[in-house]
Amino acid sequence: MRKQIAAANWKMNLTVDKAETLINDIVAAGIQPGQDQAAVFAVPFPYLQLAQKAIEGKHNYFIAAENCYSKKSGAYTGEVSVEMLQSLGIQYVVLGHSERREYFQESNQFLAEKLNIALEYNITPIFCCGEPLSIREAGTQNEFVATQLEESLFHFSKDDIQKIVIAYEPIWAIGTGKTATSEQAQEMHAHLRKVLAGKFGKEVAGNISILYGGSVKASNAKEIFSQPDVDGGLVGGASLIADEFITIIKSLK
Ligand SMILES: O=C(CO)COP(=O)(O)O
Repeated sequence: MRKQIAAANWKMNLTVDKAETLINDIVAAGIQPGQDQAAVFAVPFPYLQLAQKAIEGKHNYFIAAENCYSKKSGAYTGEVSVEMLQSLGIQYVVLGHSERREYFQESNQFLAEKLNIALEYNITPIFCCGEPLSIREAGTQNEFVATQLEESLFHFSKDDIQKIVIAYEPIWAIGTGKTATSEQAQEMHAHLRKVLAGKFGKEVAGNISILYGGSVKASNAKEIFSQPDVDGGLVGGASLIADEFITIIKSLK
């Protein structure tokens, strides 16, 4: 059975004290994600270790980096390698977030390199895809998102593709308060699974978790996560409020 995942993406928010209080408050709520569930916190690099400490000994809680570089090590000032993440015990990394694609010009090809190295070091990538508003308005979102998958993921083996989590985040729904309806989310997730099935086969596609992201909050999580092809969410703004994110974890199916 594929995993249901509630993933927080803190982005570039919080100072150290607030970060520590937030994660401690959430962990203290004592929610125990089930065997096929996970609560993941993607936090800024400087907070990785304090976050790791906060979830120590808790089952099915994981920490993620929000990014990594595509090279093993070397003269790349300011970058962070997956080897460093692995040495800290980090198990997930968010790759290809639309903010990275937009502000740091990350292409599908470059992301393929980052995905390769993440898998090499046994770190689970949460690979983000999603269309901008102009594409949604033109009605070509299915082709747009399929190309993102083809160019970044289609070189993987059937084994390796199942080690990747996908997050569908329509750019027009990120931080706007404008959520895709649960029907829109289901429609796109079913399409993504069909694209994956076309390349890797139905069984493999059925094992891949596809999260929805874009204005998920406590009040809409249950409805969105209840869709058959939606396997949880990647949550920005609402993940910065303990009570909101606690409810979101509880909303996993
Ligand atoms: O980008 C997102 C998560 O990665 C979504 O952000 P919001 O939940 O703030 O819309």
